[in-house]
Amino acid sequence: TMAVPAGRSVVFVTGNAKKLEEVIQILGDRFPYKLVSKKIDLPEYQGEPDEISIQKCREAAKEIDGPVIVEDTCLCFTALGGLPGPYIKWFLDKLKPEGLYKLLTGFEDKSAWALCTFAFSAGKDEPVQLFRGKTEGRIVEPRGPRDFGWDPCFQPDGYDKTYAELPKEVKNSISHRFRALAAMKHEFPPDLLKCTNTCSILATLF
Ligand SMILES: O=c1nc[nH]c2c1ncn2[C@H]1C[C@H](O)[C@@H](COP(=O)(O)OP(=O)(O)OP(=O)(O)O)O1
Ligand SMILES: [Mg+2]
Repeated sequence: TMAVPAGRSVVFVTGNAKKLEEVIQILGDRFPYKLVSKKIDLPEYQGEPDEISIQKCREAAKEIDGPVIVEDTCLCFTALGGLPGPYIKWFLDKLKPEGLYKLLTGFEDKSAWALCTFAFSAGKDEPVQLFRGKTEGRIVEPRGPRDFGWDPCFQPDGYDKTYAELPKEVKNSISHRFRALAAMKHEFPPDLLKCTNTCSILATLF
């Protein structure tokens, strides 16, 4: 179980304001630590998702010198052996959602999964704990608002709408991010709460 020093906050380090927005929406006031966000563009590491998240978390803990949470998101295409995976940021940047869909031209299998990995460390030199969430779906021709990444081209299984078309509450109840956060919240049991700022979330973008 993780030890967060009494009265301390956990810093969520991300350069992505939309991620932060969803994390706050999903956690609501149920997360028992004061969550402070800090906008730092951490390096985009290479490798397997777990390794990337561990490295990212170590770097964040070094910069913050205190308890940190980071998150890394992959979008994996079955037909491509799991790629783009952790490299989705660059694929999205260059190809846009249309190009991601076109990448699968010639493949019958459009199935894909979104994988979210949260990494927590109580401080630099402390171990890193990982919490993963996965949502399966398929890559479709983009539909819906364009305000968050590859949402327009990912349609979760069991829905006829893309992440972008679904109401925010619905995405946030089935998403890779929701599932990973559910796993993480589980590890912060209420009886261990020593934080004075219980049930308050303060999100400050520096
Ligand atoms: O739910 C999502 N729905 C649609 N798109 C998403 C989602 N979640 C992340 N994304 C995008 C952002 C970035 O283009 C890539 C993940 O890369 P990733 O390194 O994890 O994110 P990032 O660099 O934007 O923020 P951070 O500073 O937390 O690393 O997929
Ligand atoms: Mg990143």
